[in-house]
Amino acid sequence: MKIFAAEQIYAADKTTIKKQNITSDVLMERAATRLFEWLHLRLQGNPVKIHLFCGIGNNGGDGLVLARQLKEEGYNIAVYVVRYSEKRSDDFSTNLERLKKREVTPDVLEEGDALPTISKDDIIVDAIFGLGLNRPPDDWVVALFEHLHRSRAFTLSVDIPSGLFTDRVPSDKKAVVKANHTLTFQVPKLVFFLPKTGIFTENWEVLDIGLDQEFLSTAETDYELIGKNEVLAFYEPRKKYSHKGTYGHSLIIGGSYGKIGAVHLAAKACLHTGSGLVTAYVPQCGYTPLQTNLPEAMVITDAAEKHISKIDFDIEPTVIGLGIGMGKDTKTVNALGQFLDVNKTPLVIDADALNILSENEEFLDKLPPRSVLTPHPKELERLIGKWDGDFQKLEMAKSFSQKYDCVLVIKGSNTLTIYDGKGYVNTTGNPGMATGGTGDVLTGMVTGLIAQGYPPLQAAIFGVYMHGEAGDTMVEDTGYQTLTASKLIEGIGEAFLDLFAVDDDVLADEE
Ligand SMILES: NC(=O)C1=CN([C@@H]2O[C@H](COP(=O)(O)OP(=O)(O)OC[C@H]3O[C@@H](n4cnc5c(N)ncnc54)[C@H](O)[C@@H]3O)[C@@H](O)[C@H]2O)[C@@H](O)CC1
Ligand SMILES: Nc1ncnc2c1ncn2[C@@H]1O[C@H](COP(=O)(O)OP(=O)(O)O)[C@@H](O)[C@H]1O
Ligand SMILES: [K+]
Repeated sequence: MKIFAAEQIYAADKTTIKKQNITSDVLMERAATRLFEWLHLRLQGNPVKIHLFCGIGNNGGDGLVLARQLKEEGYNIAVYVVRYSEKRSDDFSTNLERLKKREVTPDVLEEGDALPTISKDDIIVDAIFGLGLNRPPDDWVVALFEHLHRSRAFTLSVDIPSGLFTDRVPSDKKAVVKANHTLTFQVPKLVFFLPKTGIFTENWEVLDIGLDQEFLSTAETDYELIGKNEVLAFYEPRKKYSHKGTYGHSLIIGGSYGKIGAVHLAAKACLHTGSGLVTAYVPQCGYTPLQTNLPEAMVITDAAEKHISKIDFDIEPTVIGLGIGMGKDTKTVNALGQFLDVNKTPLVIDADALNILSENEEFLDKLPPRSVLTPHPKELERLIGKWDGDFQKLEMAKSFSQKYDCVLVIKGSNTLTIYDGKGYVNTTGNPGMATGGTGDVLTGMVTGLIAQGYPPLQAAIFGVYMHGEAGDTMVEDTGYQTLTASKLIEGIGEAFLDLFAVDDDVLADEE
Protein backbone atom coordinates (compact mmCIF):
# COMPACT_ATOMS: atom_id res chain seq x y z
CA MET A 1 0.00 0.00 0.00
CA LYS A 2 1.33 3.41 -0.91
CA ILE A 3 2.08 5.98 1.76
CA PHE A 4 1.21 9.45 0.45
CA ALA A 5 2.69 12.77 1.51
CA ALA A 6 0.22 15.43 2.77
CA GLU A 7 0.40 17.48 -0.43
CA GLN A 8 -0.46 14.36 -2.45
CA ILE A 9 -3.50 13.77 -0.24
CA TYR A 10 -4.69 17.34 -0.83
CA ALA A 11 -4.15 16.75 -4.58
CA ALA A 12 -6.12 13.49 -4.38
CA ASP A 13 -8.97 15.41 -2.71
CA LYS A 14 -9.01 17.98 -5.49
CA THR A 15 -8.96 15.38 -8.24
CA THR A 16 -11.74 13.42 -6.55
CA ILE A 17 -13.93 16.49 -6.16
CA LYS A 18 -13.45 17.32 -9.83
CA LYS A 19 -13.81 13.85 -11.29
CA GLN A 20 -16.77 12.84 -9.15
CA ASN A 21 -18.34 16.24 -9.68
CA ILE A 22 -18.96 16.78 -5.99
CA THR A 23 -18.27 19.61 -3.55
CA SER A 24 -15.68 19.46 -0.77
CA ASP A 25 -18.64 19.54 1.60
CA VAL A 26 -19.88 16.25 0.16
CA LEU A 27 -16.43 14.72 0.60
CA MET A 28 -16.34 15.90 4.22
CA GLU A 29 -19.79 14.43 4.84
CA ARG A 30 -18.59 11.15 3.35
CA ALA A 31 -15.43 11.10 5.49
CA ALA A 32 -17.33 11.88 8.67
CA THR A 33 -19.99 9.30 7.83
CA ARG A 34 -17.23 6.66 7.83
CA LEU A 35 -16.19 7.92 11.28
CA PHE A 36 -19.77 7.74 12.48
CA GLU A 37 -20.24 4.20 11.14
CA TRP A 38 -17.06 3.07 12.87
CA LEU A 39 -18.18 4.45 16.22
CA HIS A 40 -21.82 3.41 15.90
CA LEU A 41 -20.86 -0.17 15.07
CA ARG A 42 -18.90 -0.35 18.30
CA LEU A 43 -21.12 1.69 20.58
CA GLN A 44 -24.54 0.47 19.39
CA GLY A 45 -26.27 3.39 21.05
CA ASN A 46 -24.35 3.17 24.33
CA PRO A 47 -25.08 6.32 26.40
CA VAL A 48 -21.39 6.92 27.18
CA LYS A 49 -20.48 10.60 27.07
CA ILE A 50 -18.63 11.56 23.89
CA HIS A 51 -16.63 14.81 23.99
CA LEU A 52 -15.86 16.09 20.50
CA PHE A 53 -13.06 18.65 20.34
CA CYS A 54 -13.09 20.39 16.96
CA GLY A 55 -10.58 22.81 15.47
CA ILE A 56 -11.52 25.49 12.94
CA GLY A 57 -10.18 23.83 9.79
CA ASN A 58 -11.46 20.83 7.89
CA ASN A 59 -10.37 18.41 10.58
CA GLY A 60 -12.66 20.33 12.92
CA GLY A 61 -15.29 20.24 10.17
CA ASP A 62 -15.11 16.44 10.18
CA GLY A 63 -15.65 16.53 13.93
CA LEU A 64 -18.72 18.76 13.58
CA VAL A 65 -20.30 16.48 10.97
CA LEU A 66 -19.62 13.49 13.21
CA ALA A 67 -21.23 15.37 16.11
CA ARG A 68 -24.34 16.03 14.02
CA GLN A 69 -24.65 12.40 12.99
CA LEU A 70 -24.11 11.18 16.55
CA LYS A 71 -26.74 13.64 17.78
CA GLU A 72 -29.24 12.41 15.19
CA GLU A 73 -28.71 8.88 16.44
CA GLY A 74 -29.36 9.97 20.03
CA TYR A 75 -25.82 9.78 21.41
CA ASN A 76 -24.80 11.70 24.52
CA ILE A 77 -22.43 14.32 23.11
CA ALA A 78 -20.64 17.50 24.16
CA VAL A 79 -19.07 19.58 21.39
CA TYR A 80 -16.27 22.13 21.77
CA VAL A 81 -14.75 24.41 19.18
CA VAL A 82 -11.08 24.95 19.96
CA ARG A 83 -10.65 28.46 18.63
CA TYR A 84 -6.91 28.52 18.07
CA SER A 85 -7.29 30.90 15.12
CA GLU A 86 -9.72 33.52 13.82
CA LYS A 87 -9.78 31.78 10.43
CA ARG A 88 -12.38 29.13 9.67
CA SER A 89 -12.56 26.83 6.69
CA ASP A 90 -15.75 27.15 4.62
CA ASP A 91 -16.81 23.58 5.26
CA PHE A 92 -16.22 24.07 8.97
CA SER A 93 -18.55 27.11 8.95
CA THR A 94 -21.23 25.34 6.91
CA ASN A 95 -21.25 22.44 9.31
CA LEU A 96 -21.26 24.65 12.38
CA GLU A 97 -24.48 26.21 11.11
CA ARG A 98 -25.97 22.79 10.39
CA LEU A 99 -25.12 21.65 13.89
CA LYS A 100 -26.66 24.74 15.46
CA LYS A 101 -29.85 24.07 13.50
CA ARG A 102 -30.00 20.73 15.33
CA GLU A 103 -29.90 22.73 18.53
CA VAL A 104 -26.35 21.81 19.38
CA THR A 105 -24.30 24.87 20.15
CA PRO A 106 -20.68 24.00 20.79
CA ASP A 107 -18.77 25.54 23.68
CA VAL A 108 -16.07 27.76 22.26
CA LEU A 109 -12.74 27.21 24.00
CA GLU A 110 -10.26 30.07 23.98
CA GLU A 111 -7.11 30.92 25.84
CA GLY A 112 -7.80 31.23 29.57
CA ASP A 113 -11.14 29.38 29.50
CA ALA A 114 -11.90 26.69 32.05
CA LEU A 115 -11.51 23.23 30.58
CA PRO A 116 -14.41 20.78 30.66
CA THR A 117 -14.52 17.92 33.11
CA ILE A 118 -13.90 14.58 31.43
CA SER A 119 -14.27 11.28 33.22
CA LYS A 120 -12.01 8.36 32.39
CA ASP A 121 -15.01 6.37 31.21
CA ASP A 122 -15.92 9.00 28.62
CA ILE A 123 -14.77 9.07 25.01
CA ILE A 124 -12.78 11.92 23.48
CA VAL A 125 -12.89 12.61 19.75
CA ASP A 126 -9.86 14.63 18.73
CA ALA A 127 -10.66 16.67 15.61
CA ILE A 128 -8.52 19.67 16.55
CA PHE A 129 -5.73 19.68 13.96
CA GLY A 130 -5.42 17.51 10.89
CA LEU A 131 -2.97 17.50 8.02
CA GLY A 132 -3.02 21.30 7.94
CA LEU A 133 -0.89 21.81 11.06
CA ASN A 134 1.91 24.16 10.02
CA ARG A 135 3.44 25.32 13.32
CA PRO A 136 3.46 24.08 16.91
CA PRO A 137 0.15 24.65 18.72
CA ASP A 138 -0.07 27.56 21.18
CA ASP A 139 0.65 26.92 24.85
CA TRP A 140 -3.00 27.01 25.90
CA VAL A 141 -3.82 24.39 23.22
CA VAL A 142 -0.98 22.24 24.53
CA ALA A 143 -2.48 22.64 28.01
CA LEU A 144 -5.77 21.37 26.57
CA PHE A 145 -3.96 18.34 25.09
CA GLU A 146 -2.47 17.63 28.53
CA HIS A 147 -5.90 17.95 30.10
CA LEU A 148 -7.27 15.40 27.63
CA HIS A 149 -4.39 13.07 28.42
CA ARG A 150 -4.83 13.41 32.19
CA SER A 151 -8.48 12.41 31.89
CA ARG A 152 -7.36 8.90 30.76
CA ALA A 153 -10.51 8.72 28.63
CA PHE A 154 -10.32 6.69 25.42
CA THR A 155 -9.10 9.12 22.77
CA LEU A 156 -10.01 8.67 19.13
CA SER A 157 -8.14 10.93 16.75
CA VAL A 158 -9.57 11.96 13.42
CA ASP A 159 -7.10 11.49 10.54
CA ILE A 160 -3.98 12.11 12.65
CA PRO A 161 -3.37 12.86 16.34
CA SER A 162 -3.63 16.63 16.68
CA GLY A 163 -0.27 18.34 16.94
CA LEU A 164 1.53 15.70 14.89
CA PHE A 165 3.14 17.08 11.74
CA THR A 166 3.32 14.88 8.68
CA ASP A 167 6.89 15.77 7.83
CA ARG A 168 8.81 16.42 11.03
CA VAL A 169 9.16 15.28 14.62
CA PRO A 170 7.47 17.62 17.14
CA SER A 171 10.01 19.26 19.42
CA ASP A 172 7.68 19.02 22.42
CA LYS A 173 6.08 15.65 23.17
CA LYS A 174 3.35 17.36 25.20
CA ALA A 175 2.23 19.26 22.11
CA VAL A 176 0.65 16.17 20.53
CA VAL A 177 -2.57 14.39 21.47
CA LYS A 178 -1.91 10.83 22.60
CA ALA A 179 -4.44 8.80 20.70
CA ASN A 180 -5.59 5.35 21.71
CA HIS A 181 -6.74 4.92 18.15
CA THR A 182 -6.60 6.99 14.99
CA LEU A 183 -9.07 6.71 12.13
CA THR A 184 -7.15 8.01 9.17
CA PHE A 185 -8.64 8.84 5.80
CA GLN A 186 -7.92 6.70 2.76
CA VAL A 187 -4.18 6.16 3.23
CA PRO A 188 -1.84 5.54 6.18
CA LYS A 189 0.52 8.37 7.10
CA LEU A 190 4.29 7.82 7.34
CA VAL A 191 4.44 9.28 10.86
CA PHE A 192 2.48 6.29 12.19
CA PHE A 193 5.52 4.10 11.54
CA LEU A 194 8.50 6.12 12.72
CA PRO A 195 9.84 5.58 16.25
CA LYS A 196 9.59 9.21 17.43
CA THR A 197 6.12 9.86 16.00
CA GLY A 198 4.47 6.43 15.93
CA ILE A 199 4.30 6.56 19.74
CA PHE A 200 1.42 9.04 19.57
CA THR A 201 -0.89 6.45 18.06
CA GLU A 202 0.00 2.81 18.49
CA ASN A 203 -3.27 1.81 16.83
CA TRP A 204 -4.60 3.21 13.60
CA GLU A 205 -7.01 2.21 10.90
CA VAL A 206 -7.65 3.44 7.39
CA LEU A 207 -11.17 4.51 6.43
CA ASP A 208 -11.96 4.39 2.72
CA ILE A 209 -13.57 7.69 1.78
CA GLY A 210 -13.71 6.95 -1.94
CA LEU A 211 -10.86 9.15 -3.20
CA ASP A 212 -10.18 8.80 -6.90
CA GLN A 213 -8.74 5.33 -7.52
CA GLU A 214 -6.91 6.32 -10.67
CA PHE A 215 -5.07 9.08 -8.84
CA LEU A 216 -4.18 6.74 -6.00
CA SER A 217 -2.95 3.94 -8.22
CA THR A 218 -0.90 6.05 -10.61
CA ALA A 219 0.74 8.47 -8.17
CA GLU A 220 4.38 7.75 -7.35
CA THR A 221 5.12 7.77 -3.64
CA ASP A 222 8.39 7.86 -1.71
CA TYR A 223 7.20 5.22 0.74
CA GLU A 224 5.26 2.01 0.59
CA LEU A 225 3.70 -0.05 3.34
CA ILE A 226 4.56 -3.73 3.06
CA GLY A 227 1.95 -6.33 3.94
CA LYS A 228 1.08 -9.77 2.67
CA ASN A 229 -0.25 -8.56 -0.69
CA GLU A 230 2.98 -6.76 -1.49
CA VAL A 231 5.29 -9.69 -0.66
CA LEU A 232 3.11 -12.29 -2.35
CA ALA A 233 4.08 -10.65 -5.62
CA PHE A 234 7.71 -11.59 -4.92
CA TYR A 235 7.15 -15.20 -3.88
CA GLU A 236 8.89 -17.81 -6.03
CA PRO A 237 7.32 -21.29 -5.83
CA ARG A 238 9.54 -24.33 -5.41
CA LYS A 239 9.85 -26.25 -8.68
CA LYS A 240 9.04 -29.96 -8.88
CA TYR A 241 12.23 -30.97 -10.71
CA SER A 242 14.52 -28.83 -8.61
CA HIS A 243 17.39 -29.99 -6.45
CA LYS A 244 19.49 -28.45 -3.71
CA GLY A 245 21.71 -26.82 -6.32
CA THR A 246 18.70 -24.92 -7.64
CA TYR A 247 18.35 -22.98 -4.42
CA GLY A 248 21.84 -21.68 -3.96
CA HIS A 249 24.65 -22.04 -1.48
CA SER A 250 24.76 -19.58 1.42
CA LEU A 251 27.91 -18.91 3.32
CA ILE A 252 27.51 -17.41 6.79
CA ILE A 253 30.73 -15.81 8.01
CA GLY A 254 30.98 -14.73 11.61
CA GLY A 255 31.33 -15.83 15.21
CA SER A 256 34.02 -15.40 17.84
CA TYR A 257 34.68 -17.00 21.19
CA GLY A 258 31.42 -16.73 23.17
CA LYS A 259 29.40 -15.66 20.13
CA ILE A 260 29.13 -18.79 18.04
CA GLY A 261 25.40 -18.93 18.80
CA ALA A 262 24.88 -15.97 16.47
CA VAL A 263 26.19 -17.98 13.53
CA HIS A 264 24.14 -20.97 14.58
CA LEU A 265 20.99 -18.82 14.56
CA ALA A 266 21.76 -17.20 11.20
CA ALA A 267 22.71 -20.51 9.52
CA LYS A 268 19.64 -22.25 10.88
CA ALA A 269 17.34 -19.40 9.82
CA CYS A 270 18.95 -19.49 6.39
CA LEU A 271 18.17 -23.20 6.06
CA HIS A 272 14.60 -22.69 7.27
CA THR A 273 14.13 -20.00 4.63
CA GLY A 274 14.96 -22.41 1.85
CA SER A 275 18.63 -22.02 0.97
CA GLY A 276 19.73 -25.17 -0.92
CA LEU A 277 23.01 -25.45 1.00
CA VAL A 278 24.40 -23.58 3.97
CA THR A 279 28.01 -23.42 5.08
CA ALA A 280 29.23 -21.58 8.17
CA TYR A 281 32.69 -20.02 8.28
CA VAL A 282 33.77 -19.65 11.91
CA PRO A 283 36.85 -19.63 14.13
CA GLN A 284 37.85 -23.08 15.31
CA CYS A 285 35.97 -22.82 18.59
CA GLY A 286 32.78 -22.88 16.54
CA TYR A 287 33.41 -26.19 14.86
CA THR A 288 32.13 -28.65 17.46
CA PRO A 289 29.01 -26.76 18.58
CA LEU A 290 27.88 -26.16 15.01
CA GLN A 291 28.56 -29.69 13.81
CA THR A 292 26.83 -31.11 16.85
CA ASN A 293 23.79 -28.87 16.90
CA LEU A 294 23.16 -28.04 13.28
CA PRO A 295 23.85 -31.17 11.23
CA GLU A 296 22.32 -29.69 8.05
CA ALA A 297 25.02 -27.03 7.85
CA MET A 298 28.59 -27.55 6.69
CA VAL A 299 31.39 -25.84 8.58
CA ILE A 300 34.67 -24.32 7.43
CA THR A 301 37.03 -23.11 10.14
CA ASP A 302 39.42 -20.22 10.23
CA ALA A 303 43.04 -20.90 11.20
CA ALA A 304 42.53 -19.04 14.48
CA GLU A 305 40.85 -20.50 17.54
CA LYS A 306 38.80 -17.61 18.88
CA HIS A 307 38.19 -15.11 16.12
CA ILE A 308 38.30 -14.81 12.36
CA SER A 309 41.81 -13.99 11.18
CA LYS A 310 41.60 -14.62 7.44
CA ILE A 311 38.58 -15.17 5.26
CA ASP A 312 39.67 -17.99 3.02
CA PHE A 313 37.45 -20.72 1.57
CA ASP A 314 37.42 -23.00 -1.43
CA ILE A 315 33.69 -23.06 -2.16
CA GLU A 316 31.72 -20.83 -4.52
CA PRO A 317 28.83 -19.47 -2.52
CA THR A 318 25.87 -17.77 -4.18
CA VAL A 319 25.68 -15.20 -1.38
CA ILE A 320 27.49 -14.44 1.85
CA GLY A 321 25.90 -13.33 5.14
CA LEU A 322 28.62 -11.56 7.05
CA GLY A 323 29.39 -10.13 10.45
CA ILE A 324 27.19 -11.72 13.10
CA GLY A 325 29.02 -12.35 16.37
CA MET A 326 32.28 -11.60 14.57
CA GLY A 327 33.84 -9.09 16.99
CA LYS A 328 36.29 -6.38 15.97
CA ASP A 329 39.68 -7.94 16.69
CA THR A 330 42.40 -6.21 14.63
CA LYS A 331 43.04 -9.44 12.74
CA THR A 332 39.33 -9.71 11.94
CA VAL A 333 39.27 -6.12 10.68
CA ASN A 334 42.25 -6.82 8.40
CA ALA A 335 40.71 -10.09 7.25
CA LEU A 336 37.52 -8.27 6.30
CA GLY A 337 39.41 -5.56 4.38
CA GLN A 338 41.40 -8.15 2.42
CA PHE A 339 38.30 -10.19 1.74
CA LEU A 340 36.40 -7.16 0.41
CA ASP A 341 39.31 -6.38 -1.93
CA VAL A 342 38.71 -9.60 -3.85
CA ASN A 343 35.11 -10.51 -3.17
CA LYS A 344 32.52 -10.37 -5.96
CA THR A 345 29.80 -12.46 -4.27
CA PRO A 346 26.61 -10.65 -3.14
CA LEU A 347 26.72 -9.73 0.54
CA VAL A 348 24.34 -9.35 3.46
CA ILE A 349 26.15 -7.42 6.15
CA ASP A 350 25.19 -7.18 9.80
CA ALA A 351 26.40 -6.47 13.32
CA ASP A 352 30.17 -6.22 13.83
CA ALA A 353 30.88 -6.15 10.10
CA LEU A 354 28.74 -2.98 9.99
CA ASN A 355 30.70 -1.50 12.88
CA ILE A 356 33.95 -2.32 11.11
CA LEU A 357 32.64 -0.61 7.97
CA SER A 358 31.76 2.47 10.05
CA GLU A 359 35.28 2.65 11.44
CA ASN A 360 36.95 1.97 8.09
CA GLU A 361 34.99 4.02 5.60
CA GLU A 362 37.25 3.02 2.73
CA PHE A 363 35.79 -0.50 3.04
CA LEU A 364 32.40 0.83 1.98
CA ASP A 365 33.69 1.54 -1.52
CA LYS A 366 34.64 -2.11 -1.85
CA LEU A 367 31.12 -3.48 -1.37
CA PRO A 368 29.58 -5.23 -4.36
CA PRO A 369 26.59 -3.34 -5.82
CA ARG A 370 23.27 -3.83 -4.01
CA SER A 371 24.80 -5.30 -0.87
CA VAL A 372 22.19 -5.54 1.88
CA LEU A 373 23.12 -3.81 5.15
CA THR A 374 20.94 -4.54 8.18
CA PRO A 375 21.76 -2.03 10.94
CA HIS A 376 19.77 -1.51 14.15
CA PRO A 377 19.49 2.20 15.03
CA LYS A 378 22.83 2.37 16.87
CA GLU A 379 24.69 0.65 14.04
CA LEU A 380 22.95 2.97 11.60
CA GLU A 381 24.14 6.02 13.53
CA ARG A 382 27.71 4.74 13.39
CA LEU A 383 27.34 4.25 9.65
CA ILE A 384 25.60 7.45 8.55
CA GLY A 385 26.24 9.81 11.49
CA LYS A 386 23.92 11.46 14.01
CA TRP A 387 20.56 12.76 12.82
CA ASP A 388 18.08 15.27 14.10
CA GLY A 389 14.69 13.53 14.04
CA ASP A 390 13.34 10.61 12.04
CA PHE A 391 12.87 12.56 8.84
CA GLN A 392 16.47 13.69 8.67
CA LYS A 393 17.48 10.11 9.44
CA LEU A 394 15.52 8.91 6.42
CA GLU A 395 17.07 11.50 4.12
CA MET A 396 20.57 10.63 5.36
CA ALA A 397 19.85 6.93 4.94
CA LYS A 398 18.64 7.50 1.37
CA SER A 399 21.80 9.45 0.49
CA PHE A 400 23.98 6.76 2.04
CA SER A 401 22.18 4.01 0.16
CA GLN A 402 22.55 5.94 -3.09
CA LYS A 403 26.21 6.76 -2.51
CA TYR A 404 27.22 3.15 -1.88
CA ASP A 405 24.49 1.51 -3.98
CA CYS A 406 23.36 -0.58 -1.04
CA VAL A 407 20.01 -1.76 0.30
CA LEU A 408 19.72 -0.34 3.81
CA VAL A 409 17.46 -2.24 6.22
CA ILE A 410 16.83 -0.03 9.24
CA LYS A 411 15.66 -2.43 11.92
CA GLY A 412 13.11 -1.43 14.52
CA SER A 413 9.47 -1.70 15.45
CA ASN A 414 8.56 -0.93 11.82
CA THR A 415 11.67 -1.95 9.96
CA LEU A 416 12.25 0.36 7.00
CA THR A 417 14.13 -0.79 3.92
CA ILE A 418 15.69 1.94 1.80
CA TYR A 419 16.85 1.66 -1.79
CA ASP A 420 16.99 3.95 -4.80
CA GLY A 421 15.37 6.85 -2.97
CA LYS A 422 12.36 4.81 -1.85
CA GLY A 423 11.40 3.45 1.57
CA TYR A 424 9.50 0.22 2.30
CA VAL A 425 7.82 0.14 5.69
CA ASN A 426 7.26 -3.29 7.20
CA THR A 427 4.05 -4.08 9.05
CA THR A 428 4.83 -7.38 10.77
CA GLY A 429 6.72 -8.03 14.01
CA ASN A 430 6.12 -7.32 17.69
CA PRO A 431 7.92 -6.25 20.87
CA GLY A 432 8.56 -9.90 21.76
CA MET A 433 11.25 -9.73 19.10
CA ALA A 434 13.21 -7.18 21.13
CA THR A 435 15.56 -9.90 22.36
CA GLY A 436 19.13 -10.95 21.53
CA GLY A 437 19.69 -12.96 18.38
CA THR A 438 16.58 -12.00 16.42
CA GLY A 439 18.72 -9.79 14.17
CA ASP A 440 20.99 -12.78 13.43
CA VAL A 441 17.89 -14.68 12.34
CA LEU A 442 17.01 -11.86 9.94
CA THR A 443 20.51 -11.93 8.41
CA GLY A 444 20.17 -15.66 7.81
CA MET A 445 16.74 -15.25 6.25
CA VAL A 446 17.71 -12.48 3.83
CA THR A 447 20.84 -14.44 2.89
CA GLY A 448 18.74 -17.54 2.27
CA LEU A 449 16.38 -15.65 -0.02
CA ILE A 450 19.20 -14.18 -2.11
CA ALA A 451 20.66 -17.70 -2.39
CA GLN A 452 17.41 -18.80 -4.03
CA GLY A 453 17.58 -16.06 -6.62
CA TYR A 454 15.54 -13.25 -5.06
CA PRO A 455 17.06 -9.90 -6.06
CA PRO A 456 18.61 -8.14 -3.03
CA LEU A 457 15.90 -5.50 -2.57
CA GLN A 458 13.08 -8.04 -2.80
CA ALA A 459 15.00 -10.43 -0.53
CA ALA A 460 15.35 -7.67 2.06
CA ILE A 461 11.69 -6.59 1.94
CA PHE A 462 10.39 -10.17 1.84
CA GLY A 463 12.85 -11.36 4.52
CA VAL A 464 11.90 -8.55 6.88
CA TYR A 465 8.20 -9.27 6.38
CA MET A 466 8.63 -13.03 6.94
CA HIS A 467 10.85 -12.46 10.00
CA GLY A 468 8.14 -10.30 11.58
CA GLU A 469 5.41 -12.72 10.56
CA ALA A 470 7.34 -15.60 12.14
CA GLY A 471 7.49 -13.51 15.31
CA ASP A 472 3.79 -12.73 15.18
CA THR A 473 2.95 -16.41 14.74
CA MET A 474 5.17 -17.62 17.56
CA VAL A 475 4.20 -14.95 20.05
CA GLU A 476 0.69 -16.39 20.12
CA ASP A 477 2.16 -19.46 21.87
CA THR A 478 4.96 -17.89 23.86
CA GLY A 479 3.76 -14.41 24.84
CA TYR A 480 6.06 -11.43 24.40
CA GLN A 481 8.49 -12.15 27.22
CA THR A 482 9.23 -15.74 26.25
CA LEU A 483 9.75 -15.30 22.54
CA THR A 484 13.38 -16.11 21.71
CA ALA A 485 15.39 -16.02 18.50
CA SER A 486 15.32 -19.85 18.35
CA LYS A 487 11.53 -19.81 18.64
CA LEU A 488 11.42 -17.24 15.87
CA ILE A 489 13.18 -19.70 13.55
CA GLU A 490 10.51 -22.28 14.33
CA GLY A 491 7.93 -19.77 13.11
CA ILE A 492 9.45 -19.30 9.65
CA GLY A 493 7.59 -22.32 8.27
CA GLU A 494 4.29 -20.97 9.56
CA ALA A 495 5.07 -17.62 7.96
CA PHE A 496 5.45 -19.33 4.57
CA LEU A 497 2.23 -21.30 5.06
CA ASP A 498 0.41 -18.14 6.10
CA LEU A 499 1.23 -16.50 2.77
CA PHE A 500 -1.28 -18.80 1.12
CA ALA A 501 -3.73 -19.29 3.95
CA VAL A 502 -7.25 -18.18 3.14
CA ASP A 503 -8.57 -15.82 5.79
CA ASP A 504 -11.41 -17.21 7.90
CA ASP A 505 -13.64 -14.26 7.08
CA VAL A 506 -13.18 -14.87 3.34
CA LEU A 507 -14.25 -18.50 3.87
CA ALA A 508 -17.22 -17.36 5.95
CA ASP A 509 -18.28 -14.98 3.15
CA GLU A 510 -18.23 -17.83 0.65
CA GLU A 511 -20.33 -20.12 2.83
N1 LIG B 1 -8.88 13.35 1.75
C1 LIG B 1 -8.93 13.59 3.00
O1 LIG B 1 -8.08 13.07 3.71
C2 LIG B 1 -9.96 14.49 3.58
C3 LIG B 1 -9.60 15.26 4.65
N2 LIG B 1 -10.44 16.01 5.34
C4 LIG B 1 -9.99 16.64 6.59
O2 LIG B 1 -9.27 17.80 6.32
C5 LIG B 1 -8.17 17.89 7.18
C6 LIG B 1 -7.21 18.91 6.69
O3 LIG B 1 -7.91 20.13 6.82
P1 LIG B 1 -7.19 21.55 6.83
O4 LIG B 1 -6.27 21.66 5.69
O5 LIG B 1 -8.27 22.55 6.99
O6 LIG B 1 -6.28 21.47 8.11
P2 LIG B 1 -6.64 21.45 9.67
O7 LIG B 1 -7.99 21.01 9.95
O8 LIG B 1 -5.53 20.74 10.29
O9 LIG B 1 -6.64 23.01 10.05
C7 LIG B 1 -5.53 23.68 10.19
C8 LIG B 1 -5.90 25.15 10.16
O10 LIG B 1 -5.27 25.74 11.24
C9 LIG B 1 -4.20 26.57 10.83
N3 LIG B 1 -3.09 26.17 11.67
C10 LIG B 1 -2.18 25.21 11.43
N4 LIG B 1 -1.36 25.06 12.47
C11 LIG B 1 -1.80 25.93 13.41
C12 LIG B 1 -1.37 26.25 14.71
N5 LIG B 1 -0.35 25.63 15.27
N6 LIG B 1 -2.04 27.17 15.40
C13 LIG B 1 -3.10 27.82 14.86
N7 LIG B 1 -3.54 27.57 13.62
C14 LIG B 1 -2.89 26.64 12.90
C15 LIG B 1 -4.00 26.30 9.35
O11 LIG B 1 -3.54 27.45 8.71
C16 LIG B 1 -5.39 25.84 8.94
O12 LIG B 1 -6.21 26.96 8.71
C17 LIG B 1 -7.68 16.48 7.23
O13 LIG B 1 -6.81 16.19 8.26
C18 LIG B 1 -9.00 15.75 7.36
O14 LIG B 1 -9.41 15.69 8.71
C19 LIG B 1 -11.88 15.78 5.15
O15 LIG B 1 -12.62 16.86 5.57
C20 LIG B 1 -12.22 15.48 3.71
C21 LIG B 1 -11.31 14.53 3.01
N1 LIG C 1 9.40 -3.70 19.27
C1 LIG C 1 9.66 -4.41 18.17
N2 LIG C 1 8.69 -4.64 17.26
C2 LIG C 1 8.96 -5.34 16.14
N3 LIG C 1 10.18 -5.86 15.83
C3 LIG C 1 11.17 -5.66 16.68
C4 LIG C 1 10.98 -4.93 17.89
N4 LIG C 1 12.17 -4.88 18.54
C5 LIG C 1 13.06 -5.55 17.77
N5 LIG C 1 12.47 -6.03 16.65
C6 LIG C 1 13.15 -6.76 15.56
O1 LIG C 1 14.09 -7.69 16.11
C7 LIG C 1 15.34 -7.63 15.43
C8 LIG C 1 16.44 -7.21 16.41
O2 LIG C 1 17.68 -7.14 15.74
P1 LIG C 1 19.03 -6.69 16.44
O3 LIG C 1 18.81 -5.43 17.22
O4 LIG C 1 20.10 -6.74 15.43
O5 LIG C 1 19.23 -7.84 17.52
P2 LIG C 1 20.43 -8.87 17.72
O6 LIG C 1 21.69 -8.15 17.35
O7 LIG C 1 20.39 -9.23 19.16
O8 LIG C 1 20.15 -10.03 16.85
C9 LIG C 1 15.15 -6.65 14.28
O9 LIG C 1 14.81 -7.34 13.10
C10 LIG C 1 13.98 -5.78 14.74
O10 LIG C 1 13.25 -5.24 13.67
K1 LIG D 1 -6.95 15.20 14.67
